[in-house]
Amino acid sequence: MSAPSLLSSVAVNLKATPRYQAYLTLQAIAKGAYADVALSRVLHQSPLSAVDRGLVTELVYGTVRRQRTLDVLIDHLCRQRQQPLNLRLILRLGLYQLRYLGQIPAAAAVNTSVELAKGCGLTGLAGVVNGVLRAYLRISQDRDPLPPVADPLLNLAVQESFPDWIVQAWVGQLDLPETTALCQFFNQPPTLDLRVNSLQVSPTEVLAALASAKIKATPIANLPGGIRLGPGLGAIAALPGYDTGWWSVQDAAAQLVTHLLDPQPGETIIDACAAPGGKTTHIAELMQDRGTVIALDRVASRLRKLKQNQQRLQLTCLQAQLADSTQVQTMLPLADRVLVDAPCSGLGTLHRHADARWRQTPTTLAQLVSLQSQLLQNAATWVKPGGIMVYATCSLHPDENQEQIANFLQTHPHWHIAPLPPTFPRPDLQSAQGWLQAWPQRQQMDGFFMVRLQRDTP
Ligand SMILES: C[S@@+](CC[C@H](N)C(=O)[O-])C[C@H]1O[C@@H](n2cnc3c(N)ncnc32)[C@H](O)[C@@H]1O
Repeated sequence: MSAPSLLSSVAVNLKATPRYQAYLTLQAIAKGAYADVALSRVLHQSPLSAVDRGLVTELVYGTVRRQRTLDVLIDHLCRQRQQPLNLRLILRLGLYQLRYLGQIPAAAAVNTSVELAKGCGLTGLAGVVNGVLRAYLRISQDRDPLPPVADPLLNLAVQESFPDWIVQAWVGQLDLPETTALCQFFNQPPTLDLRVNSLQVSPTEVLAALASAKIKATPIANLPGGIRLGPGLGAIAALPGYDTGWWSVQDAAAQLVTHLLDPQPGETIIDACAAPGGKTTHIAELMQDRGTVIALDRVASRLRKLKQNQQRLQLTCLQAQLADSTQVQTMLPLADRVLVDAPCSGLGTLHRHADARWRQTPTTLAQLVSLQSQLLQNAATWVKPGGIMVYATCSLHPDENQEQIANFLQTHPHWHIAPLPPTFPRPDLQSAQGWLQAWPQRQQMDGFFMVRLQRDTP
């Protein structure tokens, strides 16, 4: 074989490896792409086997989640202070395998990382990759190579790879062992919950269809129509009952929000932040598809997804409208109930979005708190006297939750926190103040805050 064709065959082989595909994805994320979008784009273009695709997914999400820990290790083990970004990406990938993927032999992790460096134009730095990874292995025979930090909170943030400000927000509400358990929950791959469409089918029928497709599924305790599946199921749309609208994917905590709203057949309901329709469609199902559900959202592409879900679930009582819910007033009827499932930091769903912990900052949080407050104030004007408004976030930050509601109640004297509906399935989540909070490390579900507010009758 001539030199150029030998080179090109090496390049082709490298491109066919999961580690190269993971490296490409990490490059895209480093340039600003969302992790899930970058990963699905790379997987879409690559001809990898199902097993290799699983490895790419693990490498990408794991390396992104553990980025802070890995960077502290790199800074500690690498004599070269300023590394080019591509070298750092390869070091993160290699160290991630050594530290977290016990099933990959250490020699394979080191050798493939060195080959990756050579194949990606970093031949001159392949020795650095080899040196750092071997130093990690050598030190780890005696002790953890990750240097401890004296402050327990900062140590936790480094050990579990979270920004300090997020851990600080949790330590203000939980003790250190529980905060550690919460961080560890968010570093695991998520499970998947279904919500059975009671207008189409029973949970027993869905469980039977999943069992016949050899998919492990169990009913969720104290959640009517909730079913939990294991992780790593592949394409959701290929599961039995998806096309026929038998179920929706929705975490147990998100399902509880609509039970808290407790919509009744024939009522008028407004969903202020509706797309892609997880809760709107649940509202229509609980109303037996009778009445009016007005589904507002300000993003047209997300509203299109809501309409697709509506069609798949064969629901007719929904009307989707493009609107800014901080502004819109006159075109709406007075509602029996309003849902404000607010845009939020997502600090309760960090296990589902590997890069979210690095995207949110105290500044983005403050912007969201202001938007949530405007949404609550405007949506409150849509509610009939005596009517209900449920406010919910998938955040575990007090500024978006209990502080937000305390401010609302202070500035809206004709509103109060209402008692739970008699059939609400998880009264144990209610706090002494009346709002509800699901904590992942306690309830094994997404982190959510929800509160049922009522407008006084005159
Ligand atoms: C948490 S998501 C809603 C999820 C949805 N309720 C579900 O269960 O599928 C928040 C939504 O609020 C929308 N949004 C943000 N600002 C808005 C505004 N000013 N008016 C209306 N919708 C808004 C976003 O486009 C996003 O779809």
